Amino acid sequence: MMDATKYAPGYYPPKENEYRWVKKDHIEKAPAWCSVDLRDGNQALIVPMSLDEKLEFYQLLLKIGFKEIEVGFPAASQTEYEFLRTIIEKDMIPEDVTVQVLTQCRDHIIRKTFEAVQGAPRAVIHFYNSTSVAQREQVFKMSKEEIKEIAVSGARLVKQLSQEYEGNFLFEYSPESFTGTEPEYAVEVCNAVLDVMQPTPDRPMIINLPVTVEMSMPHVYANQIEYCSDRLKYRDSVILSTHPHNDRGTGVACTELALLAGAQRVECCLFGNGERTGNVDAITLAMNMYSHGVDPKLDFSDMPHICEVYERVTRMKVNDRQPYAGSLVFAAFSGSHQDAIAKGMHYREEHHEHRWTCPYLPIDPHDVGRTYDADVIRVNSQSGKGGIGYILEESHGFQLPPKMREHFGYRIKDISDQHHKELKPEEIFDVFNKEYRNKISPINVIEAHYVQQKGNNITAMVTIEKDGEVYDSTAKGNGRLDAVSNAIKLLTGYSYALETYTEHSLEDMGSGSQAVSYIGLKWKNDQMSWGAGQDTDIIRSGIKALVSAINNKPEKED
Ligand SMILES: CC(=O)SCCNC(=O)CCNC(=O)[C@H](O)C(C)(C)COP(=O)(O)OP(=O)(O)OC[C@H]1O[C@@H](n2cnc3c(N)ncnc32)[C@H](O)[C@@H]1OP(=O)(O)O
Ligand SMILES: CC(C)C(=O)C(=O)O
Repeated sequence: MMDATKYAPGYYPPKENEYRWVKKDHIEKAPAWCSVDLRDGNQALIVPMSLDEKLEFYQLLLKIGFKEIEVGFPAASQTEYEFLRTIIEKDMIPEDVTVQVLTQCRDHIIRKTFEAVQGAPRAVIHFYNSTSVAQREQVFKMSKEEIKEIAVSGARLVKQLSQEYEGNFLFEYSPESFTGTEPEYAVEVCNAVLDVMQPTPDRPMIINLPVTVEMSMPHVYANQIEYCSDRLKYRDSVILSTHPHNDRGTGVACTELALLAGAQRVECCLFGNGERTGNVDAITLAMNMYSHGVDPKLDFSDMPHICEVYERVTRMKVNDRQPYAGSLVFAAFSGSHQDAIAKGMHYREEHHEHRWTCPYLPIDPHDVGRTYDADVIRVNSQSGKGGIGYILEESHGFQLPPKMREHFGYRIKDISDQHHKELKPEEIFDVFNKEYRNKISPINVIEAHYVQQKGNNITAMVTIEKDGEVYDSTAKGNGRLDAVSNAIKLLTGYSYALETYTEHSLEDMGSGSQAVSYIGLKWKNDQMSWGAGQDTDIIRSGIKALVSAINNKPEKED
């Protein structure tokens, strides 16, 4: 049984809230990004990455453009330690990149961390201790003063060792479990640490206020950030950082509001990997900015490759619905969405639009290495004529007339429904080929000879195959197609009216220049049948379309 009385809000909103950030409606520039994939992401894996896997992931992060990377917790394991030694000793830290290492405020762990990081061209020593009410009471059983002293003595040791060890060191402090800490107390602890570290505008220090556990709605975190930002000492020498987790599923919202409220830096992981429900997703954050026209300064243009490396080295899965990256996030199965997307794409082409305004697609899938054919319009029993017609046009160049699109659309939906499966573009094309295009059974026109007569009349002498037998039939018409049609009617006794005829050329589809015709015939009871013909000759393509439409005649229409 669930029992909500067991719970109460465990967070601490600031006593004074300014709410200045509410008046901003978008993020104006990218924050400083710090990937914590190799540390927080790694510590959340069932099997942490091996040295080689970490090295591959590190290279991927560099390629994406991260300039700050928390590469590990060197005191945690030999692999973590060796990773650091490898990238330092093999000179694998590019000049514009700063690596970061995490350590608890505990003497032996800080010392081990400096051993691992010595000689680094640029490294942030990130030290932390938990400051939350729950941890003070339950884990450390210490007073506020004693907990502050852990932070201050940790800071003193970090400062001292940074002078003793070779390397270029910068600093970060986190009051871990900040979201369970009274903000007034968190400011007090951070200011005490800042007093030890004495940052300057030239050598600023990072103060990171983590959402270690997401406990509140995002606006509460934004108020906490605004409150602390206003009260931290050395503010012009402090880079205010966030490190949101996603326990309530609102990590991205927390981060975005925190950025409005004064945060300057974000610690995050690809695909929201990380402890429990994960760290905030770097990709969603960056691409959200991108979709508002802000350059995120991270490059996700080869998302399929990023997904592949991530899944392989972490043994995690990218969810099909993962924003901007999942296999289904640009997919439209339902008819009205497909129709709007297909029309939106045509509108873009016709209007030479630069700005992306296509309905239902927040960004252009091409921007993240996805294709329209394979990823956008996907066909099942929920689909409609607009999308199905669009696929046939995009994949093979056939521009069906509107009523034929509808007919074909219903046929495809039925097949998908019956077989209970998605139909891929090639399967859709197969149905078009078998059932509509150049269909030569039970009737086929084998030969046709024409005589032009006075008054623009044409006589067609046609050799027709019907149910395996060959016949000759001659008839007049007001054009060649009409004359052939009349010859067929004469032979078969069929009664129909030619209701629709359209044609276009089919180029650049690997078949040379071809003509395609589409014919819709109206039978008794107003029933329609459709056919398409393709040939190098426009007249023959029309006759093939006619024959295909006749071969698709509704049942009981003899
Ligand atoms: C929110 C975060 O993600 S924070 C980062 C968390 N990441 C990790 O912990 C991964 C790496 N950690 C590890 O490999 C290990 O925990 C180590 C190597 C750091 C430490 O290992 P151990 O000392 O064996 O164990 P453990 O972490 O359980 O230590 C718990 C002890 O440290 C104490 N402790 C924890 N943090 C601190 C601190 N900042 N200052 C002083 N003591 C601390 C605990 O109170 C506890 O004390 P006790 O032994 O008196 O009960
Ligand atoms: C060490 C800190 C920043 C952390 O990982 C967290 O609070 O989640």
